[in-house]
Amino acid sequence: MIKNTVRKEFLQRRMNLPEDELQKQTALIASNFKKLVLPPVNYLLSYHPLVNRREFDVSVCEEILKEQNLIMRVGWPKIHVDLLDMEAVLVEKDGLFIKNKFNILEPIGGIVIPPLQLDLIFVPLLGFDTRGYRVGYGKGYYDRYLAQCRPEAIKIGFSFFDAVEYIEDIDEFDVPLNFCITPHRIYEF
Ligand SMILES: Nc1nc2c(c(=O)[nH]1)N(C=O)[C@@H](CNc1ccc(C(=O)N[C@@H](CCC(=O)O)C(=O)O)cc1)CN2
Ligand SMILES: Nc1ncnc2c1ncn2[C@@H]1O[C@H](COP(=O)(O)OP(=O)(O)OP(=O)(O)O)[C@@H](O)[C@H]1O
Repeated sequence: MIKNTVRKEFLQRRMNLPEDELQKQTALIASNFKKLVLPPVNYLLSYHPLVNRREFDVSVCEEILKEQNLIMRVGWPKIHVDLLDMEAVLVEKDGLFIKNKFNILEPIGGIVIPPLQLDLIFVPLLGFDTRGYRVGYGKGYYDRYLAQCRPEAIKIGFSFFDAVEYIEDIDEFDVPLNFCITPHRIYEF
């Protein structure tokens, strides 16, 4: 399958999930996430879900990680649309967020976490394959960002659906995931 087909098909499948089904699948993904044994995490890059695209809400998984890592700090993506660039911004408790042009909550102010400091990254996706390659919205924000992170940083995706066998048009910039959590299984790549 090629990226564009995966993008269209998986967005469509997600948009067609009834609300109660989405809630049920979200709970199953969170309970699978809880089973993961991960090394200590000091810095996590999380994300606020794109609600109108029915993205998986990572907040429960973030809470699970916080229980396991008492001093963990959390950064949020902030994008620069014209540069196709992204940063991880650390926000004070009760810090302010504002919706960007894609309707995603982004921090206002805050301190930038250098990409090399991140231990764990929750990576948004539309679909993924059995090798851990993923497809996003096609702008390459995450691929550009992940290239600046330590290769050892753990990259985790979440999906309501299983992997496609093989995404054909992978290029040298695509960074594979280490794990993808679905309602029925944990993929480790
Ligand atoms: N929750 C979340 N945060 C994220 C991402 C994500 O995928 N999910 N991103 C991951 O990269 C970055 C934002 N990237 C995005 C890229 C394109 C579109 C999008 O909807 N594009 C429309 C065109 C909209 C327009 O140009 O006005 C489209 O493709 O139809 C949204 C987000 C950073 N933060
Ligand atoms: N590190 C990079 N340097 C330069 N160009 C890049 C880099 N990473 C990705 N790109 C380019 O960005 C474009 C979009 O990439 P791709 O289709 O893989 O996006 P995506 O993974 O769906 O999006 P996202 O990463 O935003 O979720 C491609 O043309 C790709 O070659």
